[in-house]
Amino acid sequence: MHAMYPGSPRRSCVEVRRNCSGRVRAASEVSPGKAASTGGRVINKVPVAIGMTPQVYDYMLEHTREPEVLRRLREETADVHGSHMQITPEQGALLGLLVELVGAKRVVEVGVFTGYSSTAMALALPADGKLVALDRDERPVAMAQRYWGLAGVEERVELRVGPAEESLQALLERDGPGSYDMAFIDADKRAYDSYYELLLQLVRPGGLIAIDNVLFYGKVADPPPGDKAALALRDLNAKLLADTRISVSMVPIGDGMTLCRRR
Ligand SMILES: C[S@@+](CC[C@H](N)C(=O)[O-])C[C@H]1O[C@@H](n2cnc3c(N)ncnc32)[C@H](O)[C@@H]1O
Repeated sequence: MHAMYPGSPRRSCVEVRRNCSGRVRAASEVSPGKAASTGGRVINKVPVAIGMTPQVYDYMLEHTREPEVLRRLREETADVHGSHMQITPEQGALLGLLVELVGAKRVVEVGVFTGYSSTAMALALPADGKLVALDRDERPVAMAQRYWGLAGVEERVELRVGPAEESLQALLERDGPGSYDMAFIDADKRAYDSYYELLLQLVRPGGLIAIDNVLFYGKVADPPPGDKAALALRDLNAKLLADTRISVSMVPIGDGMTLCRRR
């Protein structure tokens, strides 16, 4: 059963700020030191990857459907180490919509953390849909499992704990090429290209691969020397631009999300 959307969150930018990766976090947690590393604007001392005023972001949050269970998950995650890694509410809404648009029944996620994106996508799946959730860290994933239960989607989610590359290889062997409709990559940045190549095999023609953090604090435009993650994402962005195996669009939402439709 799909969860009800209770209406939009009404949270002010005074309470909810976006860090430079576009994640929502409490204002008190925002480190002001990253301003120089973004190519974007600084709003209320918060470096934001895309040009966005506090008023406009407030307005967007107020017009973003966030199910109650996801709001609770976001608030609980705010106290977890690494909370900045969570996707934003508007990204969750987009991922859910994409599941519906693709007509996805089988989805793979690389990078679960406490479960915001997996829950958002699982809620949008049909009752017989399946989301395979990959992460190597059991601790945050325990919270994700709890929220899959609270959201009533636990039967739609298969968790595989371990290095994602190995898990993707195992899925290829078990399920075969073209056996998934959609994938979301949100894990260790330097391995994104490997995940992308494996997912291009796993996802069917016409299927979708969404890739998070493609703007990476704005650093992809001018990677600081030695920032291997920024350089890896910059290389991946260049590769995707020229990759004739996909149709592609880089969407300035959150920390940047590229949508790749396999041709
Ligand atoms: C950015 S967080 C995911 C955030 C999540 N999508 C959300 O909405 O909250 C990245 C996750 O990737 C996981 N991760 C990092 N490297 C990994 C690897 N090599 N294999 C599997 N998971 C990995 C981390 O444990 C972490 O939970």
